[in-house]
Amino acid sequence: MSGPVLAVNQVGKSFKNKQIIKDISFEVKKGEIMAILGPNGAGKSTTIRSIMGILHPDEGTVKFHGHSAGSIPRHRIGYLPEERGLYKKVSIMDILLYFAELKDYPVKKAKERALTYLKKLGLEGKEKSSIEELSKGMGQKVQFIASIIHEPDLLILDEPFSGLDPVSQELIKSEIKELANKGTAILLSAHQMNVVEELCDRLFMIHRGQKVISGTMEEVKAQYANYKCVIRGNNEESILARLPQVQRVEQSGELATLYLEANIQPSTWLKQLPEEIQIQELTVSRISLHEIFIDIATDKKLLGEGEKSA
Ligand SMILES: Nc1ncnc2c1ncn2[C@@H]1O[C@H](COP(=O)(O)OP(=O)(O)OP(=O)(O)O)[C@@H](O)[C@H]1O
Repeated sequence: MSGPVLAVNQVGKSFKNKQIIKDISFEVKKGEIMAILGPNGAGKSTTIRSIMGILHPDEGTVKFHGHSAGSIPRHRIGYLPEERGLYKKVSIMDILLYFAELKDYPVKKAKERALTYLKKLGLEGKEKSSIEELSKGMGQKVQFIASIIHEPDLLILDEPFSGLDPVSQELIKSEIKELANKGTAILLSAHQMNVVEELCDRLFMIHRGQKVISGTMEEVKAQYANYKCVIRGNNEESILARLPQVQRVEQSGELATLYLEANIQPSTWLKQLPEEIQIQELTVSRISLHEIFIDIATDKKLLGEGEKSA
């Protein structure tokens, strides 16, 4: 199939003359998992609600399989909203069938899928229970099933991992992976950078309503420093600051973290370390998405080629 499943183009939205998101553009293709990331209040949910048509963007367009606005076949989209809430007294099976019916999905197939997913997510035998009889995390899993019961082409998940224990996170993560493998286009927001790093093909990070970085995990890491070298030793800050091809040094006692410039191979860099550097321990690793996130969110500005901090 040609063309992206979802195309967001220059979307902007203001509330009471205050611009909340601006010039947001990205695409999600069939079978792709895209993460929308950013600190609290960055504008992730506003972007997602604009895509879902819950909010009407002031600028830009949202296209699903090339359709826009009123002609979007919304029954082909699945959505897990940030604000959770299901009918407390109704049985779980009835809730799931209700969601399927809203999306014109056949009841018999929906029933089979509901039982399959309840089992997969550790809720086997709970179909007759009501939401009020379940824990918060269990309720969240039911809401996840409700968002995928109708086999959507595009799945939008606003913080699917919040409030889930590590085992439940793993379960949801593997379901998301499986759905993508079967061709579902997935857009998700999350604060768990380790999960995003494992799960997502591409990411789009916003800060104060605007894009700060986007691309595949590799592309994002290449735009940022590629590697960091942690040295334990009694070294003067001035010596470390003079080392070549280092973007930034962070020192805490005997531990110094050196963020290397992009495209520097650690093996080459290590060979030219001066003998005066004292090394008790040395590790080299790729920088994590978690570090990139904190850097952006705290305006430290690790890098960007040619943007070396003073
Ligand atoms: N209906 C509204 N009216 C006015 N301001 C709003 C409205 N909805 C959101 N905002 C503001 O827009 C900004 C972005 O909010 P949004 O919920 O999109 O952030 P977010 O990135 O999803 O944050 P979080 O990670 O905390 O969920 C915030 O400053 C918020 O106060």
